[in-house]
Amino acid sequence: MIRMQSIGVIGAGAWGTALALTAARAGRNVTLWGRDANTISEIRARNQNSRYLRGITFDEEFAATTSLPAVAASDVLLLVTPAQTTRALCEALAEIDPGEKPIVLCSKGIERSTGQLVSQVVKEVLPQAKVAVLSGPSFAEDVAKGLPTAVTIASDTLALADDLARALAAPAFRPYASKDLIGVQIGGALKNVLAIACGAVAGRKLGASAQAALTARGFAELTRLGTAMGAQAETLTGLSGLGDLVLTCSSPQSRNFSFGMKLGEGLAASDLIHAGGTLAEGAHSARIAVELGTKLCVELPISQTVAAMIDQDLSIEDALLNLMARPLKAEIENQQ
Ligand SMILES: NC(=O)C1=CN([C@@H]2O[C@H](COP(=O)(O)OP(=O)(O)OC[C@H]3O[C@@H](n4cnc5c(N)ncnc54)[C@H](O)[C@@H]3O)[C@@H](O)[C@H]2O)C=CC1
Ligand SMILES: O=C(CO)COP(=O)(O)O
Repeated sequence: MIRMQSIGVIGAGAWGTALALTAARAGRNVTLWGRDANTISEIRARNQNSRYLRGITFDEEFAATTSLPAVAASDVLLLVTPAQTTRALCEALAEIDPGEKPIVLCSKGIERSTGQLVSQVVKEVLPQAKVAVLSGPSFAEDVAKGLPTAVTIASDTLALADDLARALAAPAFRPYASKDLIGVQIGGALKNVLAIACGAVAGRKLGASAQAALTARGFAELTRLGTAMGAQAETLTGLSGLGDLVLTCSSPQSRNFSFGMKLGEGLAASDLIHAGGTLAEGAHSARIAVELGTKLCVELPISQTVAAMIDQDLSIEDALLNLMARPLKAEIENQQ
């Protein structure tokens, strides 16, 4: 078994800090890396990360650093920065040479410039690394507070996923092992896009029935794309697929959902993106997900509509017209 006593967490935002806390609760020696010296100083001096986890003070002991070589010395590395930064961070890690260490990807997105899943990016830049993915219904704030959470950890081999699950399991944090690396990532990436659509429906006050319909038809979309990319059906109905979709499509605690709410209230995506603010990964993955669908001859009407709301400022009224005016069809494809 690979040694997994020390865990290096790369990314000191909401999710990275929450994962550092839960890994410390699991009895591991944790080092959290962040690029922002003020955040790292605050974590060290006051046991708080007020920018990303407001109102939470930690009791857990872990080291915090701005030195990439220091964090890269850990047995296992968790990469917890936005999906679009994966390649640059892996390139920086390649200079330090993490060798065959497990790298656990915790972001939820698709690389916009290539259409690659983050695991594919890591395999390309760090070919020796043992790649795994951690995903599932888990708000950083809930995990940081120690509320019960279950996630999936996937890698190409069940043995590695199982070892990682054991290393990270804590009383309130229950990882399940899987070897469906693709399925786990597709669920996480697409649910963010679909949560924007559900948020828009909530923001425009179109009713709970519309939100439920969108979640269910969104799940059909996630299933079509996932299956075409080689995901296992059980993964798509599991924690990282349906589980995370339901969580994110129903709660303003989700940043993707609340980004969508603002679109539904009439704000333009271009203005929201220009203003910065909190991360909504779905806004970065929507268009490339649609392009992947086109390549695989998979129809993704909801994701397509979200992509148009984001990069063409399509209004919520026109978005609704687009979706409701589509030709009627059977609910289940190829039903005999
Ligand atoms: N917040 C949550 O509840 C959860 C988030 N995730 C995923 O985790 C990923 C990270 O999300 P959060 O931590 O919530 O985001 P966040 O916005 O709270 O933090 C992002 C962190 O990444 C850092 N960062 C950004 N660009 C960087 C770069 N180029 N180089 C180095 N560091 C950089 C920021 O300084 C910040 O510390 C996303 O893909 C998200 O979908 C997954 C599960 C739960
Ligand atoms: O992925 C998440 C929960 O599982 C967090 O969702 P948001 O990024 O939309 O806040």
